[in-house]
Amino acid sequence: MFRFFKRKKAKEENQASQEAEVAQAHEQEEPVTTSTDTVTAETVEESAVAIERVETVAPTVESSVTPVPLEPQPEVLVTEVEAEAEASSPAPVADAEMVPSPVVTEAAPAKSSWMQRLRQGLSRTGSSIGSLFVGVKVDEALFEELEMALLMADAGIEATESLLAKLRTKVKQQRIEDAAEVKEALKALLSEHLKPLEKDFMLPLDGTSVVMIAGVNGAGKTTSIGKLAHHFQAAGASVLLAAGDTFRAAAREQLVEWGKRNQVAVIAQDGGDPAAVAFDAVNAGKARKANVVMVDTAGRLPTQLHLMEELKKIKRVINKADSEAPHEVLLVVDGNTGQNVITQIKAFDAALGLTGLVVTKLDGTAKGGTLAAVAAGSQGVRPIPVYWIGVGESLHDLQPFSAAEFANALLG
Ligand SMILES: Nc1nc2c(ncn2[C@@H]2O[C@H](COP(=O)(O)OP(=O)(O)OP(=O)(O)O)[C@@H](O)[C@H]2O)c(=O)[nH]1
Repeated sequence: MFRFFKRKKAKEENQASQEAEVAQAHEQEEPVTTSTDTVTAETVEESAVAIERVETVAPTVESSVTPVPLEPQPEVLVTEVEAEAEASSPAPVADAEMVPSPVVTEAAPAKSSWMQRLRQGLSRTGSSIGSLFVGVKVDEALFEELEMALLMADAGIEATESLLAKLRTKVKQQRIEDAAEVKEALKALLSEHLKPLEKDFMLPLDGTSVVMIAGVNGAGKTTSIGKLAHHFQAAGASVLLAAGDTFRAAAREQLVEWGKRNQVAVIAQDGGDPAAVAFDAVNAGKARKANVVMVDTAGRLPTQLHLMEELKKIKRVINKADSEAPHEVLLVVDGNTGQNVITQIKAFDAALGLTGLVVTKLDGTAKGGTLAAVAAGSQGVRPIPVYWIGVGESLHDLQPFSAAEFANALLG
């Protein structure tokens, strides 16, 4: 799950690594010359005031309302941005909509149900690995089959070789002769191998944590933000969302819809500069003392260099609004992508200095071994923590990553 922490302590703990990450990202940036980056305190004031003004006209929702009233829905207002505003952004989001935030009272499903989904999804990988252990002798042929199966599951050469070397040693040392025991031994080794990717997501008790979310098109960014908003809010954190995908109206509407569903505020503009939306959202979040502001961004390929530059700019502008933000930069990757995930992580990490991953769509993948490749630092990738995994499309289908559970589900 995630844990709250006192900002001061976290600052001390994380300051060095955050500075290094930001410095790393900034090293690659051009000097800031656009007017977008010249933000005045006046703009900040206007932003906060504008939000307060809209908030007063939003429908009042009583705290801990059960069930959440669905009709009539609070109207979502999206700012009309004039052409020239785009050139001189960030402009304050004057008509950003505000939706009150009672806790969603949807009951969480039992843990077994999402584990089942994970198992079912990964069984596409697992059935090919798990079935190898049925009715066979423990001999060289088994290790060769295992090697092939791990490579086919996109575990990568480094992880495959390392895991099998350790497995051979263990089998020899412990004189294991039963194939089912070899499977258990491999599970334990895989769990240990994935352990460095397991990390709790931390939210401050005081102050506002800004989380920037990036990824290629269709990876599941917006859906994951919606699910995270639900998780955070259910745990008592106040949430604000920024619809930073200003290119696709549908993407913005999708986030607004998630906002309505979770009853959280969404800052959105109709077109314009995504950095401006992010800037306004950070200021609004601070003004409202939100625990977390999540900034969605448009999907892009790492090869679209101008769009990668735009991401860097969004991060810089967020940092103008709060010199310690973004506190987290998450990359959302589609678990079906296989080895290409490595390429994505490397490119987005180089551009942004990632702090964590969200791996989606593990409910239907044959590429479940990819995380082993990430943990092994395959192709020079940094083993970035996996905070969450997505195992379906509903609100509860985003779960914290557990190395042991993942290894269990993968090997059946
Ligand atoms: N099965 C499954 N589907 C998912 C999961 N996460 C997201 N999806 C689906 O993936 C599709 C794309 O999700 P989005 O959240 O729109 O992806 P995005 O990255 O925001 O997309 P762009 O804005 O186009 O870049 C949607 O149909 C989601 O319902 C998951 O964990 N499992």
